[in-house]
Amino acid sequence: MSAPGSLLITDVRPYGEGDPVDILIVDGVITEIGPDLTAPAAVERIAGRNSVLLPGFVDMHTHLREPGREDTETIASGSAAAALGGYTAVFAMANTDPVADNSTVTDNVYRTGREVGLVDVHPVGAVTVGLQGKQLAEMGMMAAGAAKVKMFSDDGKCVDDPLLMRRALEYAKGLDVLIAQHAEEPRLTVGALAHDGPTASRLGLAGWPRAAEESIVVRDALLARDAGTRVHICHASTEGTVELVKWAKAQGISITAEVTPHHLLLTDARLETYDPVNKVNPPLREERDNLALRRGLADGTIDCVATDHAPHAAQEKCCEFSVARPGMLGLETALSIVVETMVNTGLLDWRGVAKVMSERPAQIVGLTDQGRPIAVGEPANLTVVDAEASWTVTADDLASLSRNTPYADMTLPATIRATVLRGAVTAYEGSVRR
Ligand SMILES: NC(=O)N[C@@H](CC(=O)O)C(=O)O
Ligand SMILES: [Zn+2]
Repeated sequence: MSAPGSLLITDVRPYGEGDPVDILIVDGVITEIGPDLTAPAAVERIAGRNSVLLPGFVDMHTHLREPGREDTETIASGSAAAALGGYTAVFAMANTDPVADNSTVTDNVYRTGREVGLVDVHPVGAVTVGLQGKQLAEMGMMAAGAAKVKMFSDDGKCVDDPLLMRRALEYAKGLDVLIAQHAEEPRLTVGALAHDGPTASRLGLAGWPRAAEESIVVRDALLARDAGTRVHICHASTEGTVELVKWAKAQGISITAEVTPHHLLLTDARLETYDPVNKVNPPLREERDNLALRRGLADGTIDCVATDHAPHAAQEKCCEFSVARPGMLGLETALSIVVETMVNTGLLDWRGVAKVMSERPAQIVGLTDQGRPIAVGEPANLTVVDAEASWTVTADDLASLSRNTPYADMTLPATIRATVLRGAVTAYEGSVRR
């Protein structure tokens, strides 16, 4: 990675609007925006070639697998994938081994992320000890540590005990931190392998009903109301969740929700081949769910896009569908899927993309240096997007250590030309800069 010094980005259109301009960055801060800026010859230059300039993306939901499963992803490999995907900050989920339920683990993840330096890695702390759903973790210690943990989640598992969730929300309120819920009533998903619908019935796969998600969404909205605090819903996947979040917001409840790129694009029709690459929690659902999630993201009911980047080893993904691990890669393909489902359909313009990929997630978690406007005096966390380009996904070419992308061999719109973190170029034309 180049040192944070001076950088001139030429020929870019902020938010895809207006005539191309140049952006001068000094010491990590945007100092000038205008046509044909001049800079000393020594200043590093990036040719924007009429690209769209956006604030760097912020991912509220990434699985980096370190500590414990460094064969599938490390903080370094996941940071590279994030930089190549246009991200300048990611939140690393707590379901590692050991679990990130104490400040030793969260501070280590944070420090390793800083050492790698390609993206700001913010560890997510576990809500309960060992993700066991029995006893609250020491959230206060994690929030007070070097990592200053801002978000807590048992993701991968639901905090299903309502009394424990209530106590977690009250504790989080006192600390001014966010609880993010993997909304899945486990007693409704025993043995479940696929969305509970006609495809699952035909294929003989046990069904994961929409109600398993929606019953927790409404319960947690009511618990947040009573606690007078906020709650965030991970990977919303159903039409009903969109309706319930809309209802809760209309009541003045402080609820936010994310949607993954795969829940915007893919349906359970992909399961016909029994290819475990399509196995994910919550499951791929039906077209009406995709469309409701797209509409919800466009109208602000769903606040943001989060990847749920979930790397898994080949041996955990090429076995029988019933025993394969759930989860799919997302960091390197997220922007392209958002362009395909939201921009090319006319549902969002580039300002809208900046909002759902960067501004809202930064606000929800309380990052003050990310998701900022592209303006003089602001930190230079930026993504240069070639909106006219397209690319064909080759699993072996991804920076992730795992290969479980559902988009292999698909041709997708838009590429990331460059990513800039505090004025330092972290990715350029498909390669990471170290
Ligand atoms: N989404 C998944 O299918 N898997 C995630 C856990 C999660 O996000 O629920 C994982 O850690 O592999
Ligand atoms: Zn989850």
